[in-house]
Amino acid sequence: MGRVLVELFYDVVSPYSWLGFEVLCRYQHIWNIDLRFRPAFLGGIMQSTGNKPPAMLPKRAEYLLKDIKRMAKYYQVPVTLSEDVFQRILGNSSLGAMRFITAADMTQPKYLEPLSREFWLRFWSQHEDISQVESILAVAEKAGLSSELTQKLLEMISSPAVKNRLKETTEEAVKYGAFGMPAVVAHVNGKPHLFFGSDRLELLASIIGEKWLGPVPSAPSPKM
Ligand SMILES: N[C@@H](CCC(=O)N[C@@H](CS)C(=O)NCC(=O)O)C(=O)O
Repeated sequence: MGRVLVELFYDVVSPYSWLGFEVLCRYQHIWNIDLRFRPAFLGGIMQSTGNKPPAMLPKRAEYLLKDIKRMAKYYQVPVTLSEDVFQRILGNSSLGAMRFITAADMTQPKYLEPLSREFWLRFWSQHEDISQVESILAVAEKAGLSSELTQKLLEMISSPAVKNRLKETTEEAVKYGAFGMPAVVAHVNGKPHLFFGSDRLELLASIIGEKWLGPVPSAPSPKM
């Protein structure tokens, strides 16, 4: 099998997307894949598929808190949970953040990885806001964007081009069959295969003929 294109559809409001993102970032240097980040809007996926945030079922919310905590430790990603985590999700739309990330994707895609990570760190490790302009400014600075670029991207987020691009990416995810995030699409022999969840990357490995070395693979030893 040649190089496989693996697309990751994600939203920074989704903690499971962060887990999937970090694991794929690790494996992009080990597997024969081209990893493509596809910033999309989880709220849009929920709306167009009629799905609801899983925590709306109280028993599931109770379980999710434990699951995310255990997954964060096992995956070695610094997701931590605050008492009011579900209220924070409801009170913090990720639309502005995802538009900003989309603008970066359209302008300077090399910043996608650090920028997305800094949004997750702010929201899911530091438990701070990501919806206000000041928050976006702080995240952009941490991700190493110049103030000129940040200003340019901020201006872009209200443009039809960025709004449409985010909408189109979200619709594309739904077309592949996504109903939540992370949604991972691997293109094998010209056919797209959709995987839902950060816990399905082992299965992805088997489909693309690669070896699963756990969520924290160590760097391959140099060939002698
Ligand atoms: N088991 C999955 C769970 C992923 C998950 O619950 N994602 C949320 C967003 S953070 C979602 O979109 N859920 C939709 C659903 O469960 O139907 C994993 O480990 O990644």
